[in-house]
Amino acid sequence: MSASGTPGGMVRLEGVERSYGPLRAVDGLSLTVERGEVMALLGPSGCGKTTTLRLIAGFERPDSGEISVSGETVAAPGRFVPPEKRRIGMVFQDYALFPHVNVAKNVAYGLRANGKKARGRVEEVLSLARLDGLGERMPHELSGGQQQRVALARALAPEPEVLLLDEPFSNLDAALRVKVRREMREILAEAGATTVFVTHDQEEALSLADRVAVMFDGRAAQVGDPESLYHAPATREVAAFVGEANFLPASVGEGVARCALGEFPAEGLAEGEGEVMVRPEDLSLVEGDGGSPATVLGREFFGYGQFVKVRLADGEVATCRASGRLRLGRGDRVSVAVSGRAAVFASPSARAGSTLPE
Ligand SMILES: Nc1ncnc2c1ncn2[C@@H]1O[C@H](COP(=O)(O)OP(=O)(O)OP(=O)(O)O)[C@@H](O)[C@H]1O
Repeated sequence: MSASGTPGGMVRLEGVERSYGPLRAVDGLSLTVERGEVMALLGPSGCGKTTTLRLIAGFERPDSGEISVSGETVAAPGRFVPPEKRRIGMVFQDYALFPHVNVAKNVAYGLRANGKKARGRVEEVLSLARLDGLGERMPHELSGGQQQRVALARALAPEPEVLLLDEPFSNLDAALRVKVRREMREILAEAGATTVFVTHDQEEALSLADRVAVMFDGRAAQVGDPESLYHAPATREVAAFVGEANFLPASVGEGVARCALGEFPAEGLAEGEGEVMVRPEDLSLVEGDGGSPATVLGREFFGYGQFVKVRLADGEVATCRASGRLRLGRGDRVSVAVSGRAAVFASPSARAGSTLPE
């Protein structure tokens, strides 16, 4: 990686737009990725994540706006640096390995150094990607996780300034994903690579990225570290997309929001209808009368915990996360209290949101 300073970020998008016919796939996107940072682009299908990655790589040209990589403008009105000149490594969703050459040759592809130096770098990067001793294997002789690491090693071999990963775990089964995710995190940290990866899986984004950009309709709705996105979502849409959430109807007035679980500060919100958002793990089932009365509707047990669905006094349904040891059945009377954070959002017509501290 280059040691030069990069004021303004390692990757910078400023008001970038890209349309396909009448469809605005990327709609005025501004985003900065710092050196060495792992940034996730998270959002539902069709929100423009892959198009953003392709714009950074140079496989697409923006209709307007500017993109810079390591301080150099690579796309702007009247300027376009082609992909091979951007010092960017890309790992495609299907890995795109060359099937007829072995792992070492796959990794050596793209290295412009002389044979000896290239061999040294191939070994170095195979070791970085936990592929020691597998250089002679053919791609079809590898597991899915190993194939992914070959693609990663190939992208890292020429020491790119920036690494781009498109849905890096989508080809792996659920059991393998968590393991591969951990390995990937370690490899990226060791490589010190500035990384942008695309995913529609919130758990993947929160667990792997230093910061996450949540995208809807070609725009970044919120960019932040995983904790603040999860606990202090800027909008209802972000709250709903980034994890499980209860939304309870509330009436807002005099700086508070009143819902079936009590009153919550709602400074700055206009009087009228609103919603209180509480994550299931911030709702506790408490003994006696310590909370609001509720009736158990059902539960979903997953070993180390369970989701308990309850009906509150006003008829609203909420989900609480409880210890897996708690034995509850349908119809049981319980008491529910907010034990963590809550956020209050205005009704969709008013749209401004306010997030409350713990
Ligand atoms: N080459 C193209 N021609 C026409 N429309 C396109 C093209 N590429 C993307 N689109 C459209 O642009 C929008 C954004 O696509 P994009 O692939 O960036 O979304 P995404 O967030 O990556 O979605 P997914 O998670 O499904 O891959 C979609 O509506 C898509 O159909």
